[in-house]
Amino acid sequence: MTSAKEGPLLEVRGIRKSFLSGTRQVDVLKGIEMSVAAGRLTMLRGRSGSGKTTLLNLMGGLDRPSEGEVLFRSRPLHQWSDKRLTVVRRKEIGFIFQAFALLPLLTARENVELSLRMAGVPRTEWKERVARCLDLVGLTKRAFHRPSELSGGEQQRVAIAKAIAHRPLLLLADEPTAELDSLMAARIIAVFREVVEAERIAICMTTHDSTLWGAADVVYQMVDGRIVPE
Ligand SMILES: Nc1ncnc2c1ncn2[C@@H]1O[C@H](COP(=O)(O)OP(=O)(O)OP(=O)(O)O)[C@@H](O)[C@H]1O
Repeated sequence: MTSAKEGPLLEVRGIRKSFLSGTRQVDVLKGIEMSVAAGRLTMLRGRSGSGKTTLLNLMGGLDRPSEGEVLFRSRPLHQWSDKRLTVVRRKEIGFIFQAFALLPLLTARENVELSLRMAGVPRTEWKERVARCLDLVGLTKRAFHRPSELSGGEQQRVAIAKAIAHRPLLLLADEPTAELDSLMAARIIAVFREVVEAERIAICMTTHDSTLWGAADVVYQMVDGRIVPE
């Protein structure tokens, strides 16, 4: 659990982000303040183009802000070198994107194993951890299937297992249910709740699906590059 003393896992302070589109400057994020608490499910809601993906990318160090700070465990992630960010992303932050990031030639269990290998987890721990993660997402019976032999929802659940296998502190998910039907979307969110509660991993996800917001511990609403009250 996060105590007040511990502070938030991730803090976004006064973030602005602008892009150059030809000669024109586009201001996408216009002063964002938000935080993600350890072991909580946080959702960013907002219309297409409101800046959710841009913000999530900054939170994971995939891009840098034009102004402001991103503090990960009270440390300035936005100032770190690419090399340091790569290490942090391999070990402490997991990602799930809309397009399922699975390697097509590997089975579900091999895909999950890969993130343990990348994070430098000792080989002796792989078998148990892979089994635990596939069990958590309800796919023990599909362990030896390749992605092409799985449904979209099943592939997304393997992607979740892969993203949490190395026990990151934070999981960032960009529209993880966008390509799924409503039943499967609800199932993915149930898996997220299980991950938050059983593994104490913080999850921050974007979604414009109003049926999912009720499952969050905290919801931030984004409108045109700003966070506005619910
Ligand atoms: N690299 C870039 N260069 C120029 N403009 C960009 C760039 N990245 C994003 N934008 C613009 O920033 C705005 C916000 O994009 P973003 O993808 O963050 O929105 P979003 O809320 O995630 O939308 P969606 O729900 O459709 O994914 C859009 O108008 C987009 O065109």
